[in-house]
Amino acid sequence: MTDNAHTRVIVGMSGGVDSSVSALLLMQQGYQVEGLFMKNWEEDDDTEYCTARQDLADAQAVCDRLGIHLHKANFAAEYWDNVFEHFLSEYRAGRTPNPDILCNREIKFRAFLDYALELGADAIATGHYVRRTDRDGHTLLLKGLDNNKDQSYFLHAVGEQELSRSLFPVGELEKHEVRDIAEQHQLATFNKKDSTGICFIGERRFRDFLKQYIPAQPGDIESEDGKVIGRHSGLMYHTIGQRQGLGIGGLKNADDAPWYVIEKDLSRNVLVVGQGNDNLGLFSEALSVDTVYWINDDPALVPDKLRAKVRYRQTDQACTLQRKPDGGYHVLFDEPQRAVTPGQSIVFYDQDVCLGGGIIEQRFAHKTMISG
Ligand SMILES: Nc1ncnc2c1ncn2[C@@H]1O[C@H](COP(=O)(O)OP(=O)(O)OP(=O)(O)O)[C@@H](O)[C@H]1O
Repeated sequence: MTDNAHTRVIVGMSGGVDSSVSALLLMQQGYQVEGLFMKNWEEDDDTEYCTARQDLADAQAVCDRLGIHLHKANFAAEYWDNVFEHFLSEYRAGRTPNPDILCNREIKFRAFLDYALELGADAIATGHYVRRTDRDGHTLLLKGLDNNKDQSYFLHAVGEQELSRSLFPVGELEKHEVRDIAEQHQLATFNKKDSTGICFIGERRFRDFLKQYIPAQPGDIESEDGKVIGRHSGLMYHTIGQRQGLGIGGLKNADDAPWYVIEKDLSRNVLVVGQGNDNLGLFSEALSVDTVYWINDDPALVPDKLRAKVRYRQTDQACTLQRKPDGGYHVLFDEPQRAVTPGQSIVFYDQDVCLGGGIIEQRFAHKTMISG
């Protein structure tokens, strides 16, 4: 308690319930607590998509209720350079990126942490559902206790040093407990809806948003045997495993099996589709990753046999790691995985310890396609 009383923590206040309760819990634990609201996207606050103004008002209301100061910072330039440019270049390359992972590494646990340290803070805190523990001189990232809310997938690219200066007060709780605590303490955000989607896109149509930045190039839709069966309005609008929105629903076969995207052929600007949810073209036995961020920066300690998620909200899958001569890895799954998507991240786990992860480069239908 005495230590906590001398520890100054700045909590990232998003105007949501998780960060509100994080601030409250830290105060109850005796820390010196302040809040910080970040603006990461420049937009006219009055557009129907932008919730920033309301979010700031909610963050302020909670800080007023708790009697703590709320700092405000604008990281829109950092966000644009270090997150958004990458997001666009990935889409241009026909891949499906996840900007939230980069936002955590570059903004929440870099720009925000640096800013907080400059303000003289000892640590930062966020409302992420993850836990942290110290073991054998290392800081480890653990899954949140609420399996349904665990956000370690999105934090796998944050380094050990940054994690060692971060607190995650709600990681030990279930979401319903967080809402109950907020209500008991009359925090205005207690019943606020969870934020969904990518912050800068908000509720607007994804296609309209992307079109402002990348010109769409219409092309053919082909079946696996190379027959042209329709037109797409741009490969960037489609992702592996996608079923809806292909506009070829009328072309069902006798079994009425729906079509799924199984490949994006960038060189020919062709979308390849196959029929049926269990179409073999949707499955991969292996994949490659060029760069893996190991949280604890010591690949020697990483077991060959571990578990991984190729998307958020997937049960961990058993796999084996093989180092490639060029420094990256091949990942071989015990069971074939559906809709492995280049540009998305694979995140590795040893039980509930999140080890790190990387961006999926290539997927392989069969393990035998991996040379070496
Ligand atoms: N604009 C922001 N300003 C300050 N901190 C933020 C902001 N956006 C997110 N954060 C921090 O990152 C955490 C996770 O953000 P995420 O977007 O996943 O929100 P969430 O899980 O809905 O949490 P919350 O209920 O607190 O909004 C938040 O709990 C908060 O600590």
